[in-house]
Order: sequence, then C-alpha cells, then structure tokens
Amino acid sequence: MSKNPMESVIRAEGLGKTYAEGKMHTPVFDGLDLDVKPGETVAIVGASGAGKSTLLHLLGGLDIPTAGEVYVAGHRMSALSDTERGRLRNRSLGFVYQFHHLLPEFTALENVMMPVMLDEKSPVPGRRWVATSIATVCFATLASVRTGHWIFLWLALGLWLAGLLGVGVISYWSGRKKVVAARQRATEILEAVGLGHRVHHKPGELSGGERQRAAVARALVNNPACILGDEPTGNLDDKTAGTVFELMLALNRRYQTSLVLVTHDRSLARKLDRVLELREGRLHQLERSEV
Ligand SMILES: Nc1ncnc2c1ncn2[C@@H]1O[C@H](COP(=O)(O)OP(=O)(O)OP(=O)(O)O)[C@@H](O)[C@H]1O
Repeated sequence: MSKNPMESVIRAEGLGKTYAEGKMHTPVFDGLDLDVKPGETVAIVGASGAGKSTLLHLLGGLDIPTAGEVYVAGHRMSALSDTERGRLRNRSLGFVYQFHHLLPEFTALENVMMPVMLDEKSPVPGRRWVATSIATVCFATLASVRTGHWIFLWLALGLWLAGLLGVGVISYWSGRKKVVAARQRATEILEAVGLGHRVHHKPGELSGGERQRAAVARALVNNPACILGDEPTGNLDDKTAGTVFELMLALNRRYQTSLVLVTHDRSLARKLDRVLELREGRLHQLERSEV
C-alpha cells in the first residue's frame, strides 16, 4: 500500500452517526473530522459512551456513517462494493481489539498467515473461462453436425481438457507459492514481535501478552497503512500493557504504519503524536498538559 507522505492514510469528513432502532434514535456524533498521515500515531480518548468504538468501526469500514465520508488510502469507502471494501480493509488496515480474537484451533503462525492467504486474488480463471469453454464446445458441435466431420468436436474437447489440466497445474503451484510466501512473511513478523520461539503454539498455549503480540503481528502482516486499535492493551496488566504498547510504537517506527488507538489509559495515550478527546460528538485535540 502507498505510504506517500502527502496522502492521508485515513480521512473522515463531516462524519455523522445516529443509531436508529424503531423509534429510538441515538445520535453519537455529527460533523466529525479526522486526518491521519502516514506514520502518525493518534490516541482517541473520551468518556464511556462517547462513541470511540463507533468511530473506529466507521474508520475501518465495519459500519456505515449516517453522514459524511471516510477515505482509506485515498479511496472513498462509500463508493466501494462490499467486496472491494473488504479487500481494501484487508490490505490497508490492521485491527487489534481488547481481546485477541485469535482462532483457538490454529497455531500463532497459522493465525498470522490468514490475512495474507485471504489477500491474493484467485489464480483460477473464473466465469469468462467457463463461458469461453462452453461457447467453443457449442460452436464445434454445430460445425461437426453441419459438416459431418466429428473431428471439430474432438479437437474442441481435447483443447478444453488440456486447458482444464493447465488451470489445475497453475492453481496448484500458485497456491503452494502463496502458502510459502505467507508462511515466510508471518514468521518474519512473529519474530519482529518477539514470538519467533512460539510460532507453533496455539493461543491457549500462549500468555496474555504473547496472545496480544500475536494479534499485533496478524494486524501487521499485510503491511497495512494504518492499525486501528480498540483498547489493544485493555485486557493486560499494567506492565504487560506497557510492553505491548511500546512494541506497537517500535513497529510504527520500523514500518511507518500509522496507529489510531482508543485507550482509557492516559499515560499510554501521552506517548502518541496526538491525543484527541471525543467529546459531544467531535474530536478535540488535547495539549500535553491536559492529557
Ligand atoms: N448498535 C447500537 N445501537 C444503539 N446504540 C448504540 C449501538 N452501539 C452503540 N450505541 C450507543 O452509542 C454510544 C457510543 O457507543 P460506543 O460503544 O461507541 O462508545 P465508547 O466511547 O466506545 O464507550 P466505552 O468506552 O464504554 O467502550 C453509546 O451511548 C451506546 O449506547
């Protein structure tokens, strides 16, 4: 993904969100603006119920605003189809939550490999290939019936079978290549978060801090432009929280990945470039002395 310093990684313009259920309307914010540059680290703080999680959901394209626009890596989210939005999310954004959300039956390595495996386009030709095959066989049948020479049909069927075999071989090899590349990248990033010695452990065999570091690795594996974290250290004791937070900052410096982190912990928030307080539906930048 582009890390052009001029381009915002995430931009929200005039963002509004009102939850509506039947006659009940819950306005959360209105006219909210935010601009996050490549490599920037931003903390979002605010009282319980102020709308911090709602904001992260909108920035990550997991929910739809009732007003305004969100741009991720220059793409207007509302202009994308669900599939395109999902692809952009997988490539440009990483998510870390209070609870790790690792899949318990898979190892740390397999969990971290997953976003890479989901990212690539399928190498198998899709509908166009099937349509061309059917059209060729129909045309050859017609030609055979008209001319009385069945060689046309046999030729078409032979070509189709050869094509099918070719597609099978190509998809097998590109699938293998994809797995090897995903494993290599996941191992590299697990080493970067200090879990090189735990790659084959399942989440249940890791400590709380290690699980959260694996979640950070999974968020980073596709080299996203930005990580969105909702209380990423909120479930850890103070010491482990500090270690995981420092790790995220070190990775931000190493990979220039922007961070937008919701946190209740002001001492951690203070370590980021900007601290924004979500209050009365808008973001207010806090001075260092106010944090
Ligand atoms: N699905 C929903 N339907 C209706 N109201 C909702 C829904 N989700 C959240 N809300 C309301 O929107 C407001 C903002 O919720 P949100 O979870 O974003 O706050 P928050 O700042 O993250 O809170 P906390 O710090 O307690 O996690 C709250 O008043 C909440 O009750």
